[in-house]
Amino acid sequence: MRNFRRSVWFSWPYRQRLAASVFCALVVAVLWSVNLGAIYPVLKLLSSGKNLQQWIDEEIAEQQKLREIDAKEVAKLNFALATLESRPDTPEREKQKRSYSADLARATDAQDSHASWDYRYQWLRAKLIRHMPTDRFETFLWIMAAVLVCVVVKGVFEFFHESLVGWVTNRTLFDLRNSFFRRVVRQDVRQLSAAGTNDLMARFTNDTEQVGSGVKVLYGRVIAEPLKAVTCFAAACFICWQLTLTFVVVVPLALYVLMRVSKAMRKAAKKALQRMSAMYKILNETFSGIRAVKGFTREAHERRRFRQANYEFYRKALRLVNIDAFTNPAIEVLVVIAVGLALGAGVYLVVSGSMYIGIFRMCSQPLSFETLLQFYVFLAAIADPVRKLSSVYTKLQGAEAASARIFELYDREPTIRGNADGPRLITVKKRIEFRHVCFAYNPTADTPTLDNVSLTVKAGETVAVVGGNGCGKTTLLALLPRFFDPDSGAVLIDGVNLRTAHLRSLRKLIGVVTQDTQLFDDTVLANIAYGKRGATREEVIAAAKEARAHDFIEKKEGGYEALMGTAGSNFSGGERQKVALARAILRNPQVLILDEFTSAIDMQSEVDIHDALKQFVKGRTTFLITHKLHTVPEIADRVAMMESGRVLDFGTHAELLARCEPYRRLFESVQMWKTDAAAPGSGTKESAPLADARVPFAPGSPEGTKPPTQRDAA
Ligand SMILES: Nc1ncnc2c1ncn2[C@@H]1O[C@H](COP(=O)(O)OP(=O)(O)OP(=O)(O)O)[C@@H](O)[C@H]1O
Repeated sequence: MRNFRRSVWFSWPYRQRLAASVFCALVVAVLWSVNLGAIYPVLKLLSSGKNLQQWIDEEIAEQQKLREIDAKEVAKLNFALATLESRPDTPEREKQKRSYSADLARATDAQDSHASWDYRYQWLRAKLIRHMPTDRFETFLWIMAAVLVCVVVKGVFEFFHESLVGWVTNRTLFDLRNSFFRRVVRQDVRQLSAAGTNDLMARFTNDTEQVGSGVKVLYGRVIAEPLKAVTCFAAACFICWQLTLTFVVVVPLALYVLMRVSKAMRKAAKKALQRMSAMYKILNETFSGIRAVKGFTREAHERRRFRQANYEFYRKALRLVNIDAFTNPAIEVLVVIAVGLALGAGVYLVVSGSMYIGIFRMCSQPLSFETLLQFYVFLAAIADPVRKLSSVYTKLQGAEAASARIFELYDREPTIRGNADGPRLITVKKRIEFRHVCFAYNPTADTPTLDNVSLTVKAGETVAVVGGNGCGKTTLLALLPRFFDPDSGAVLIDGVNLRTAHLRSLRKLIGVVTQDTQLFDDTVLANIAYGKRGATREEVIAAAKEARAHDFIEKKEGGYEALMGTAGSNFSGGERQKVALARAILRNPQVLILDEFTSAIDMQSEVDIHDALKQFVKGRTTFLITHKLHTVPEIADRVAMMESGRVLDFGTHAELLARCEPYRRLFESVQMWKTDAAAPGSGTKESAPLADARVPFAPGSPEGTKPPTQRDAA
């Protein structure tokens, strides 16, 4: 239960409310046993034919009579012992002395007990029965009225108990979720992608819910039920503690059963939670990729996948149910054995009229039938909370399993540290350098994702990073904002190793626009303003204009207040990319990383955006990952050609065309495709990158042969 204890620890700030809830539970428990105790006077009224005053007077007289008998017995035994003392010291005398001493102890005991009962009855008469009516039926009505008042008061305290427990539980969950989120969001991209979104979601929702039910049960039933059992136990002890002890004999056996059950329960709960996570995964994949599912008519496949996952969960859940179902009867059998033992002993005492079972003295006076019945009621009342507690155990085990899953992630320390005391990066003055960088997503893989990459980019330069799919372009640039750290080698800005730099200052330097736009289900305004804390509406609009997004936003119903939908789903792919670009522009970063950011943008907009970008990238160091090689000569000062995780060549477009065979091939393949696409009847579409008449750069044109940009020429 170590993990669940940690979850419970989140309630510590609310201990005062918790203490108040315990107090309420205590009042409820006391009133509960008081109500049960009303059975005894009612039975007495019915069976004895006397009113309560007569009954108590008789009881007091009886106790006093017994005390007198005991006193005489004690005096007699004392005298006998004194007489023995005067006799010669023989073994016979010693034997008799021992026997008299034992009798004397018993008689003194009985005398004390009768004195105590005498005192209790006197107290009861003075405090309570004196005020009761003498008529028997009226007395019964009084008792019923008192029970009713107790029930109402108990109900009020029950309400406060439940309400306080609910408050503390939800507050605990609130703090746990916040703290969990804070810890998880600090973790590295690598750690988070290893965990997977669906699993994270399951841990934040289903698992915290499970912890919540555990916490609720702990502060609710685990406190209230034992308190009820304890008050009834105390009442049963008050009647006859020796008989009550026979009831307790079964406790070690019950504990053993609970221990075994708990172990099985914990295991089963963990497995059920894992299956639930798997189900979340399928749900998320299916509904977030619903177009693919429907487009490829894979509904049946998804249905089968879901059914399988659902079945696995159902099996694990069934196991949980079975263990749970076993606990209740097992505990009930044990409780019945315990009650049976105590009751059997009690019945023997009533039937035989004796106070002994064998050599054991079980009570200080013979048990009456009414007393035994009241005793039984209290025992049954202990059994009820115990039975309820058995199901609590399964909930707590579920909460332990869920807590274990939560703290497994919670405790994971980020490998990429914030370096609060590291050098702050305010600007890029000289250069950004990748120095012998090696990196692998999978450390055991034969070939690393990045293999000894060295690249030095001057401040203010625009560098296009090109190469085939999967050659490591995105990975290389992900090292810059430290989404990952290189396994060996270093990335440096103006000679400062990024591993040692102040992380937040580094990330504030950088603006990233990716193909996967990563927008939020909020207004357009909020999505763009996400790029800069405290951005004004005017700044947002200016950034949108620069990203060529203003016009379509204005046309949209609601304008800047229009909702983007989940992941920007209310907007087209190109519109999303423009909003993402506006967000990066608003950030006004020193270093701009554009990762295929125009992949979904139409040719006209692309041309416009490139025009705008030419202005925007001035004075910034820009990395541009693109497969649209025709844009390279126009925007980029230099080109890094990558292949299989290595930088094959680095230079101007013209230099690479002249000396880098793979680059030339790649470039020419784009030109060939462009020529085909432009041919009459080729079914040219606007989305084809080279089909538009306003291609920024076309080979064969005068621009194709001259150095592509002014900066390059410079
Ligand atoms: N999270 C990841 N876990 C494991 N492998 C990954 C991960 N991300 C990328 N890879 C692998 O690393 C290699 C480089 O990926 P990267 O995304 O950097 O390529 P890229 O050059 O940007 O490709 P593309 O042009 O297709 O976007 C690929 O082989 C890819 O499969």
